[in-house]
Amino acid sequence: SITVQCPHRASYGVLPRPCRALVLLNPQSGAGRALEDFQAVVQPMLADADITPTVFVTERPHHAQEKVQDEDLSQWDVLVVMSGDGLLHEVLNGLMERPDWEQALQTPLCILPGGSGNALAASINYYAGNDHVAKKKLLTNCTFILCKGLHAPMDLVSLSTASGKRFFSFLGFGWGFIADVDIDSEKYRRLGNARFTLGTLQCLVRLRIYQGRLSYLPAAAEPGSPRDPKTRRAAPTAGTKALTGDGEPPADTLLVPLGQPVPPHWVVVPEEEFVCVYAIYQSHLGTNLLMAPAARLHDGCIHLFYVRAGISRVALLKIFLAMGRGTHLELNCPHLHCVPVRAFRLEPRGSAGVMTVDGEALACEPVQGQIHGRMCRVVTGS
Ligand SMILES: Nc1ncnc2c1ncn2[C@@H]1O[C@H](COP(=O)(O)OP(=O)(O)OP(=O)(O)O)[C@@H](O)[C@H]1O
Repeated sequence: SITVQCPHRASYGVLPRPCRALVLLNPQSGAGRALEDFQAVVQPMLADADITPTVFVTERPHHAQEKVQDEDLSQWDVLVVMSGDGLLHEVLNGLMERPDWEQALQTPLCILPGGSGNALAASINYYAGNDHVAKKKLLTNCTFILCKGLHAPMDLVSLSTASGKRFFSFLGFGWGFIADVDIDSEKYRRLGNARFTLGTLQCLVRLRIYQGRLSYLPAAAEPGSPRDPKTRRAAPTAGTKALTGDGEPPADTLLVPLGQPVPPHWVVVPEEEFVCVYAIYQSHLGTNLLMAPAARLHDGCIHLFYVRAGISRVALLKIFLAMGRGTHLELNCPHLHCVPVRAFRLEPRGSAGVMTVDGEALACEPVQGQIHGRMCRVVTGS
């Protein structure tokens, strides 16, 4: 694979031809048509592009994770995930469990939308400058992007919980309204993306308030940040790769243990009642939700959104409707906040409710996370 260093330090590469692709496919994802869609839409396009797929059909949760944990990756030029975001989350965390994770993460990953939550696929389609599309058209666009074969670095976020769990996440962490919609609507998975519309309406009816403390390290305030004009020429930021080189997972250099107070240069949100907290690192929260229009694959930022309690149902509905076009921030709703950050901590009061990582459920407990810039590679159109 050819890699080109470009002026702003993002190294782009191109998949070799012929290209050997391992396709991890969840036949149960979304409306349950991933395998048929792969055969009908993807396979003919890959054949024309000299990409040879080997399909691994997952049979159960964690199957893909186990597969990539001890796979000989030298056999593959790209790992393709044809599913929702949940399967890519598994693949990523499987790769991170390998002693050679640094090397393993250099194998480009590619997402082809086959699930009901296809946020990364929608984000990549948006970064490529394509029109907003869904379903088969989104699949065709993403397959075309794979056929072209350009790959670029992507940021990941390391999340740690009070009970000692650690995850690597490529999309987002949520608590409150959006997390509830995501998990409550799983039973409507067969509806595809429409499950989120139905779930949103249901959660609006019984709007709940979530209590807890939210703290963050603003992107602009971090010493050495490229956004900090005083330190523009400083050494690489603490939020970028903290590589160990010894097989140990990367260290979270911006975080202090959850039992200790956050460092003094962090911001602690004064209000402690929220409708929703969502930390997103890509543009799209779902196919039809452009939550962070400014986000890019490797912008080094977590886009932290939170909605304070006190918002009316109508105002919240307006935010979600505007998010379809990414114009929700233009509503200037006083309850909606958006801050670019490098790290955050959320300490919920009590353990009721649910949290999500890349759309997958997590028990509610104190969590903190930080960005790790350009840690893996994904196939992208721009
Ligand atoms: N054969 C299988 N049967 C059931 N579950 C599976 C199978 N293969 C993988 N899974 C699990 O299904 C979960 C959801 O898959 P995925 O996210 O890819 O699809 P989805 O329909 O978009 O669902 P969601 O949006 O709820 O995450 C994955 O986390 C994975 O653990």
